[in-house]
Amino acid sequence: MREENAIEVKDLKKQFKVYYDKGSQLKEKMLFWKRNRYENRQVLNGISFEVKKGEAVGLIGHNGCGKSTTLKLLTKIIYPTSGTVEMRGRVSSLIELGAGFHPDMSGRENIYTNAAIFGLSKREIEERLDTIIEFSELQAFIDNPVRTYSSGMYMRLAFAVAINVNADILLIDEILAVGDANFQAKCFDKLKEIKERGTTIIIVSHALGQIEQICDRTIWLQDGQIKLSGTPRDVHPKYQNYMNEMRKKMANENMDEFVPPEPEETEDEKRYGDKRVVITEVEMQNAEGKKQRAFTCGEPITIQVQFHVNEPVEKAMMGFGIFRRDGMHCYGCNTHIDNIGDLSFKEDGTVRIRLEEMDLLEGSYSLDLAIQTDLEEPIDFYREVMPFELYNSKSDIGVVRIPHSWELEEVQKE
Ligand SMILES: Nc1ncnc2c1ncn2[C@@H]1O[C@H](COP(=O)(O)OP(=O)(O)OP(=O)(O)O)[C@@H](O)[C@H]1O
Repeated sequence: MREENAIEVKDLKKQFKVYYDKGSQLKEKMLFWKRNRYENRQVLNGISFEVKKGEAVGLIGHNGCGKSTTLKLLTKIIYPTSGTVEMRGRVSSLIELGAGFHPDMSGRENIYTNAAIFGLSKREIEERLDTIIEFSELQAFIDNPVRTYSSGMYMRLAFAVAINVNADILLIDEILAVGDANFQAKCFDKLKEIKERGTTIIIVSHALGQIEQICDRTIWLQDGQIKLSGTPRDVHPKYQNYMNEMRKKMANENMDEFVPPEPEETEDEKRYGDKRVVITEVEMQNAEGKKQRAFTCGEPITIQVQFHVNEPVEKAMMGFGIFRRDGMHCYGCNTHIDNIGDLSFKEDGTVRIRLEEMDLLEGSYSLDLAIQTDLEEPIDFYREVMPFELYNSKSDIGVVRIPHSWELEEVQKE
């Protein structure tokens, strides 16, 4: 192992046997007796990385990509199918909340046993006991059995122990997601302090912001391999883009074929009007004209509306509205507001509304469409005609992306 390294992982592979359920009844067991009993699931497929002493590394990747498995292999809670893990120094971990806690023992007793597992002598534990209890903010409950603790209290105790054992290497799995915001902030500050002291840290987290604040490097795991490793600033935007594309793809694959219900069948408050003209088909399309129901913020979207004329109408107008799932009316406009002039519907046809940039931010939305007379009397007023999803390509927040730029005078960009 190289002198400057705290962790060396070489060609790590992990396979799990996943057993099929044959059922518990005799009939099920007989019917399925031929079924293969298990499947080998390859979770890690040869990952290698090194972590330098004092370096903080974030492990990211989609659910089930093997982040926790990697940490468990590092702590030796489980063993690899092949490959090696070498670590130098005392390891402390926060992997499974309160794993190692005995439910019937008090918080205080658990501090002793837990810290002993991390390698502290009785004297060392006694020296740190007050600090640990104080950090956990559990003074009033410290002599109660931990089975009476809430998950937040469990987490506080586990964290307080894990960070006070003066480990050389600290492994943390998604732990900062538990507990109240104040305590999370406190843990976070403590982690930064520990890092300053030179502790090597590996954090698994879905909160990229947390990783950006603490970690020098991010490793992105995918399909059992390292997809990318680099500074959080380099890796995170690529990961976010990838995840958005995946979510968008899945949302589009799962979309139901849209069939507008017959006008007569719809509830009055959702669809109403004299029905001289009716909307027969609605499609949302991306820039390539492909039918989609999930888009990336900023993308151009075309709303294609087909209509059928039961009775010709003159002096009409058409409008659309966009609502967020919580009911917020995000935008609405019509052909009058846009000075298109009166519309006349004589025969069946198509209208395309081109939204040049969909600048609403990530969320679930729905579309309203309306054909009305020039006096705004409903002809076919159709609420919630189509649900759609928007995904962010950046991590900006709020309701709508406001186009902007930065002018920097006397400020240097790093
Ligand atoms: N003991 C086990 N037996 C069988 N399969 C397992 C076992 N532990 C983990 N797995 C499988 O390994 C895969 C990776 O799990 P792991 O918990 O490492 O993922 P993860 O990246 O941490 O996911 P998440 O972000 O959801 O926490 C999953 O498909 C999981 O079902």
